[in-house]
Amino acid sequence: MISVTEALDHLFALANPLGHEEVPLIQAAGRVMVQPATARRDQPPFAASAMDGYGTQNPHVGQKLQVIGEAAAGHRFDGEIAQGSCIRIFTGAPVPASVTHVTIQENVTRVGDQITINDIGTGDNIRPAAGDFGIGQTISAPRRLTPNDVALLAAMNIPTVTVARQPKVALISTGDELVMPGENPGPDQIIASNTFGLHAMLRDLGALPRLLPIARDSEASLRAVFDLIDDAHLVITIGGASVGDHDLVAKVAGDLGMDRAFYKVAMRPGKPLMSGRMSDAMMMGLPGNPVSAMVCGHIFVAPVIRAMQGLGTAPAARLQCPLAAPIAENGPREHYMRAEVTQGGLTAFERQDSSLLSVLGASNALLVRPPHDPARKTGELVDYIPL
Ligand SMILES: Nc1nc2c(c(=O)[nH]1)N[C@H]1C(S)=C(S)[C@@H](COP(=O)(O)OP(=O)(O)OC[C@H]3O[C@@H](n4cnc5c(N)ncnc54)[C@H](O)[C@@H]3O)O[C@H]1N2
Ligand code: MOO
Repeated sequence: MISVTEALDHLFALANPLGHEEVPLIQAAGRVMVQPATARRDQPPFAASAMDGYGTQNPHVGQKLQVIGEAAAGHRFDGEIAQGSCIRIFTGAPVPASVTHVTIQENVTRVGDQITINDIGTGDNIRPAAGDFGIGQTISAPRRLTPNDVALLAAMNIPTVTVARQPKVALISTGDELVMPGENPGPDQIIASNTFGLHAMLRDLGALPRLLPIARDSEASLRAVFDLIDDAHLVITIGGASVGDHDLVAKVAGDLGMDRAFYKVAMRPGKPLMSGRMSDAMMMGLPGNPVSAMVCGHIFVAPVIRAMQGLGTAPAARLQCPLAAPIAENGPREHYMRAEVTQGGLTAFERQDSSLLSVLGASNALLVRPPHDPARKTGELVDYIPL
């Protein structure tokens, strides 16, 4: 058995970045921008009013001013404001050079075309030109574009973005016992859950997952489903990875020419993980136990998908937190314990069986225990992966 770190090294060696493509900005959210973006203009491109009010020159309380014009968003006032005059101005309007202050309308009394200043308030209510960003300012890459990034790119007048290609992932559940959610299971059957959990995870990661039909526990059925892989960059099988008579994934993948990089990792859950290359696609065989499959998703699939999108080769990010309750010593495998982080610290759930999706669902952290980690007391600092 190899360590989690060794397994990740093998996986990163198999996970080639997929290149890039140009997409319209409207389709860019969630994609990985691969080249820095550069602002094509200043924002705001002119000194702009931050408030609705009156554009004045060094105003003082009690001063009376004549309103001689108006500036609105999209419509500048072209004249000069001399002593004794002002303009009506609205939020977003260009502020003429001769205006030093936007006096908010709540602070003036207006009668006809004359205002009286009752209060100056704080600040000049003028946003300087390029106060947000200037021409040439960049957004660094690579980065997964958030809605905030998209807004900034739009403001920078960038209509298309160069993004990493999305990994196409074929997901294959294996097992005679499985039916799809919504179907009528027979007395010995259960619902396929892992493919749905992993599908959701892959979408979150910016991949293009595709559920293939459930492969039954026969070589012929597995082969038939492997035949549908098409142009997937990554094939993920779930189940059939262990040592039982019906665990056929390694055998069939091997017969189909999979060049196996490793099989079995010293971790809990997730031990019977395998990976390799099958012609053009990378293959990952995940264990069938539902929590094992999802934990392998967080620990292995997510870093692989990030690497394929050019986000580098890094393991799942860890944080630290003090324990809120003691934990017993760990065995020989790295343990990813389902746990809950609260303000009071981190608590591992009592029940850690790898079939318990309800426990995983209640967890917001995986407490990471190195192999042979000794018993730990309340208050000791431990590593965890936020979920
Ligand atoms: N003699 C041994 N038995 C087992 C070992 C071992 O070392 N020696 N390892 C155990 C560990 S650890 C795991 S993890 C499992 C992994 O087994 P498989 O990958 O072969 O998975 P299956 O046997 O096909 O299924 C296990 C379990 O998970 C359910 N399952 C499978 N696929 C799905 C799915 N898509 N959605 C929901 N549930 C699924 C399946 O019904 C089984 O209950 O092996 C242990 N055994
Ligand atoms: O490794 Mo299994 O994934 O412990 O349940």
